[in-house]
Amino acid sequence: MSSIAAPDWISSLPKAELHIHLDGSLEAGRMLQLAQKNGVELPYKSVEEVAQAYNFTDLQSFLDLYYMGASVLCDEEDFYHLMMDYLLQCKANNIVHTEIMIEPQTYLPRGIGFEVFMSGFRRAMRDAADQWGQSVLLILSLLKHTSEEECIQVLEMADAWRDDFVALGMASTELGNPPEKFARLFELGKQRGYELTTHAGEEGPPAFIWGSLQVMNVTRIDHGVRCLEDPTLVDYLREHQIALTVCPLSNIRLRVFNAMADHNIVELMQQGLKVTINSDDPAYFGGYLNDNFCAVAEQFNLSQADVLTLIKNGFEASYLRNERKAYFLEQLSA
Ligand SMILES: Nc1ncnc2[nH]cnc12
Ligand SMILES: [Zn+2]
Repeated sequence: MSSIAAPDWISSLPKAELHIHLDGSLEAGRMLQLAQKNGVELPYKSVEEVAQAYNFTDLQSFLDLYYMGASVLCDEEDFYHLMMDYLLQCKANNIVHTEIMIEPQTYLPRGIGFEVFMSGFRRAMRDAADQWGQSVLLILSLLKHTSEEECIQVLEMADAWRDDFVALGMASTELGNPPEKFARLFELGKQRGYELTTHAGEEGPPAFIWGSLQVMNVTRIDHGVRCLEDPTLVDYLREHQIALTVCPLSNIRLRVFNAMADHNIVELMQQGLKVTINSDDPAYFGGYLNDNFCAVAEQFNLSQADVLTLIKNGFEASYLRNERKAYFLEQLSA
């Protein structure tokens, strides 16, 4: 399932990751361990059975297993491990800066409050910062399949944790949940000073990318690969240098494209768009960030200059303060 190991020259470059769902980094071994510890019933008994089940036909078929997987997370220590497991992958992949989507609506309905998961996340982030200087920003990611009213309630709950989140984002089921559904939510997010991003144009049409830009006022688009169907939209994205957080292995596993050879990432780059590479849900899609870079570089025979551009785009499109961006970009050219 995993792609070929990334060549050393890609692995060794410092990178930023801008599109990662923390629950999507829950590895099968950890999931089974926590299920046993917390007495949660899962339809799998082994890592092999989990791997067999991860045979997705579209986004929804993945989301059903993804939310079931996250149901094993219960206490502060579980959330510590979830975060720490991913941050250790950051260290291994040379991801020096990461922007992680946290999805409270996956935990809140089970009576798990912000204080429980945020305590575990904060503790792991502190340990990783102390031990190897890991840079992390968190994105408050709300779920499109829920009502705007529910999302607003969660946004209000997050007021007490406002300093922990740099941005407001949205994920989950795209089809049937157009950007207009969340106009008020994003207006409230903007008033609170969040950076704004959302998933759009993964399965949904270019109109959903337009709506995300014009109604939700986002400045970054998660996925966005369907933008090529609308040349006027491509012009707009280029002119405003709206970054796309593209997730190549995810797109293949969720059948947005049939095979890596059919992926449009090279065309997106040739169109002058600000493309970044990310892993989305690495435990489910067979690879962390280096695997994603490698899969694309191999398939399209990318030059070192192309790979460097993709990596630079990651830092430039990040929500880091300008001095921190400059610091990381300098490290890259050293
Ligand atoms: N690829 C994806 N698209 C939408 N929602 C998601 N949640 C986790 N992964 C996702
Ligand atoms: Zn995603």
